Amino acid sequence: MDELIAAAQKARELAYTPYSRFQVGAALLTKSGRVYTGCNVENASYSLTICAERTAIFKAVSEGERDFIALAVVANAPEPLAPCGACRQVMVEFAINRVILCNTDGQRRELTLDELLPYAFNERFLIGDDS
Ligand SMILES: O=c1ccn([C@H]2C[C@H](O)[C@@H](CO)O2)c(=O)[nH]1
Ligand SMILES: [Zn+2]
Repeated sequence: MDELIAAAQKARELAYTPYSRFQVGAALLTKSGRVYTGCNVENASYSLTICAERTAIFKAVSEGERDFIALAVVANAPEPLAPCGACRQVMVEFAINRVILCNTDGQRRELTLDELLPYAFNERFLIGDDS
């Protein structure tokens, strides 16, 4: 896990954050043993910004990965970062059950997906289309 956190720290340096100046890095470990990293990428049209977590997850999925072990996230914050709701929902989609949240001071908090997003919406609810 130390290696995964180090990869997230390194990815953070690539964050494109001219608007918020808040840099976030993420690193996702697959069951196949590969690590996919991500950073946040902002846009002048602010809402188009993508978080570091989703960058890493979408990079991995778009390379054919579906099975994940853990995601590490690092930011310069007063306490370990709390991922946004959108990223939590995407973590649920791919059952990323081990999430290690860190800050640049070395504080860590490890949470399960159920702790991060209890009573989550998932594919089990999609039983019919009412047509
Ligand atoms: O978990 C988080 C929270 C925020 N951000 C980014 C989005 C935006 O670029 C900046 C400020 O919200 O931080 C992430 O990448 N991950
Ligand atoms: Zn997010």
